[in-house]
Amino acid sequence: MGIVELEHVNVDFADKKGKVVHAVHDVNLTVEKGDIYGIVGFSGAGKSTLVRTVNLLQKPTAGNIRVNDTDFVKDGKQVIANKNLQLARRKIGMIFQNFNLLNEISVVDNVSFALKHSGLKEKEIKEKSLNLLDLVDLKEKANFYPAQLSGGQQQRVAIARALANEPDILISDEATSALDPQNTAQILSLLKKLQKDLNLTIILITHEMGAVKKICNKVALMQSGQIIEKGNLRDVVLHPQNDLTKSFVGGSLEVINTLKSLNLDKLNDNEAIYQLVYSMANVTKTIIIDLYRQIGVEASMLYGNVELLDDEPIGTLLVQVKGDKDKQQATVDFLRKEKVAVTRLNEKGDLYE
Ligand SMILES: Nc1ncnc2c1ncn2[C@@H]1O[C@H](COP(=O)(O)OP(=O)(O)OP(=O)(O)O)[C@@H](O)[C@H]1O
Repeated sequence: MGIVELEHVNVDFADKKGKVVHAVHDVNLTVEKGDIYGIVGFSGAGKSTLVRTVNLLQKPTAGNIRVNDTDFVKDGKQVIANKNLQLARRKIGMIFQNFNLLNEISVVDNVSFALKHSGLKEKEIKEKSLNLLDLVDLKEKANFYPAQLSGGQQQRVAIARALANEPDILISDEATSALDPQNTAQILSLLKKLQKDLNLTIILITHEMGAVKKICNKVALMQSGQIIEKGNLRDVVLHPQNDLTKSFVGGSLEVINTLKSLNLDKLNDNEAIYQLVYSMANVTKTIIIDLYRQIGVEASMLYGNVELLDDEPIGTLLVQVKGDKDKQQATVDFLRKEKVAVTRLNEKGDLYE
């Protein structure tokens, strides 16, 4: 059984005109202890609303929610007493895009704030807060004010604060979205390290597949309130089923941005662009040369990248292939046989229709 179990969860809102918006629709999700579970999707997909049901900051309209072996909601009704919910919430830390720090108090006091109801003495609170700052490598900034820190440092304070009550689960809601690539990478590797050292379970909400690929072991893709695909990261990246997933899993933004920046003319009937994603361990052959030798098509490379998924090198290539309809079909068949996930794109980087 998972540490978080969501069954048939729905969240409906009424919009301004009274029309019902299904922000979350029939979601089933099991997060196992120790997972770093990425929930990815475009803005408005329902990611934030969904994770806010885990600590009941958002009450669901229907469904069952069970966290840490405790029923929170059954058949859409809260079954945990409010007092117990308060205690349970302390075991679910949360970090946000805008850090949510108190600007008028020092960094260490921001962390201590979370321990107000811990029953610890003032001196113990201070000591614990300093230890938490040490954990995120910021002890030397304890007496600074949030505004004196960089975005990445402020997020680390927020992480220290979120860990103050020794949570089992940490929810990260777009925690790196406001950060530059370097700070993003640092925060992601800190989260990964904390997961290991503290045996945390992390739910990572993001619109960037790149973040998921860096640290998650599982991923769920959301679109219009629904989970359209979920599973082990490797399976989803190498064998995406859904069209949206296919366009998400490659270099996603990087691939699309590359194509856009190339400003290619509209492709004619004898040209096609493919995104190829493959495990370098399984695909040892030089695919482009083999395509030429075996299928007789010339593939020119537009983009290439290798990423590590859990230490496994995964390649992404973007190639333009010249050839008639039969040759294009033979190309796709050949690549699929070689265990390459192939997605045809148009010259703008959108899925080919
Ligand atoms: N309190 C609310 N009242 C009415 N509609 C809401 C409310 N909260 C969210 N919604 C709607 O629910 C849908 C899902 O929003 P949500 O914020 O969960 O998406 P998201 O995937 O987290 O996107 P973002 O990253 O932009 O926050 C959106 O259509 C949003 O407008």
